[in-house]
Amino acid sequence: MPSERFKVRVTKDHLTFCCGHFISYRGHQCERLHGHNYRTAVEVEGVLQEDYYVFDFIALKKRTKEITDELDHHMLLATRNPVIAVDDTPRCVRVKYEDREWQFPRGDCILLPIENTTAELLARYIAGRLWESLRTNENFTPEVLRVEVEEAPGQSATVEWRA
Ligand SMILES: Nc1nc2c(c(=O)[nH]1)N=C([C@H](O)[C@H](O)COP(=O)(O)OP(=O)(O)OP(=O)(O)O)CN2
Repeated sequence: MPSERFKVRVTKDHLTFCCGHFISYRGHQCERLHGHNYRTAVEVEGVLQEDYYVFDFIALKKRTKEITDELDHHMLLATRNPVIAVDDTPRCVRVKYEDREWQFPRGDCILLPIENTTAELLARYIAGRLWESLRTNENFTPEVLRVEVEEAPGQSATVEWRA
């Protein structure tokens, strides 16, 4: 009997997050502020469980949506960027790149412990949060977890985590 593996995948219109962002690129340049309707797709691989599924779609959507909802309708800021400085204060977040400065209400921002708000690092951030959520809330560790973040139709980045 050949060995078999199963994969489940969820991607839904409600697993989206609409956010402002800008990234640095080529080491020292910085985009203008703009936004995306990001869309997330999640895959898990493994063996069939006693209910004959790898993992319940419903729980996978719920745990993913908890994370994408946190991000939705916020300005995403990377706190570890080497050229974009982020000063977090109780009322506002001040952001500086060379002679350009932005100021946002604190509640409008999500500060992420990443180097840049690229689709790649947003996918890695979501994967880390989801891995932990599945472990603690669902007692489930996938053999493989893939998170894809689509910035716009036709351009996306995917990260893969293995147990
Ligand atoms: N590998 C990656 N490349 C780029 C990323 C990224 O996250 N990962 N991000 C950007 C920018 O943030 C930018 O928002 C995308 O730029 P662009 O492709 O020009 O966006 P458009 O939607 O305007 O694309 P069109 O195809 O021209 O409509 C850049 N690169």
